[in-house]
Amino acid sequence: MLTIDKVTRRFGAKAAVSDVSLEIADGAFIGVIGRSGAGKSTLLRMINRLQEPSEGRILCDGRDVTGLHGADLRAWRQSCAMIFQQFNLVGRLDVLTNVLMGRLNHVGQARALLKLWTAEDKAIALSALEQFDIGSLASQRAESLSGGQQQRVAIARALVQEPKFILADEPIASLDPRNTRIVMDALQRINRHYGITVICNLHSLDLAKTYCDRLVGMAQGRVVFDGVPAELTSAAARELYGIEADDVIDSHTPVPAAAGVFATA
Ligand SMILES: Nc1ncnc2c1ncn2[C@@H]1O[C@H](COP(=O)(O)OP(=O)(O)OP(=O)(O)O)[C@@H](O)[C@H]1O
Repeated sequence: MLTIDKVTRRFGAKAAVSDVSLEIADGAFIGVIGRSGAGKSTLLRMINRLQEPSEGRILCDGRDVTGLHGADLRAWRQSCAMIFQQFNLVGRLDVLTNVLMGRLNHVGQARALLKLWTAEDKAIALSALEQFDIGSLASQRAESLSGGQQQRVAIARALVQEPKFILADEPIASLDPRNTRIVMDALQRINRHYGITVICNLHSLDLAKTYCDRLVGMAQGRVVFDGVPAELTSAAARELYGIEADDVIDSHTPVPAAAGVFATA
């Protein structure tokens, strides 16, 4: 259980996140929704301590992670894999090495820097790639891949990290509709197959309703909705998104039916 307990984050006089409390059960797939600037990224980044809360605590299974330092903080960050909008791969390195980077904390930095990966490490990384149907791309430079392929590499890297949580910050914001679906399917697979808790910031309400089992709606740093997708009425969504509502509600964005979880982009 992840407990966010009265957490606030201020930047100067402005509260990006304001007095947020949430309890997130193990194995959940949570969508954090809301308009631009609502505080979604800041909330996610506080969970793995990329940002520090100004007030409040974050607890995992009752243990306060807000005050962790040194090796304990590194271990916590390892248990919270981040997925970013821009993939954050090392473009000039091959795909397999990028995935192996997710093993850094398991093998020790010296071995990793010397590229002394064991056959077992490589097998784990390759198997992760194969799960997302991109095993054949293992030896290609990451920068030569399409956006959807790169994001699947990033998800494979997160998986080999063996995290408890995946924190995905607008993971599909720079993808076309087909790749959007493939990447969301990959996150869903990680959630269902491995029981990893996924907390995913999403701008698209359609996607959030399709993939998430609970939605947390934020506006001006506060949680203004918390429930299952069916509870988010059009009126509630309009209130949540304000002037952006027409972009995200009844948008009829052509999201094609899943081309198969393992389709190659
Ligand atoms: N490092 C920072 N310094 C100053 N202000 C910040 C910083 N990070 C975020 N903010 C402000 O905090 C508020 C919330 O930002 P945040 O990025 O968390 O929102 P968001 O919901 O993720 O928006 P978006 O979808 O556009 O990324 C915004 O007003 C933003 O300008």
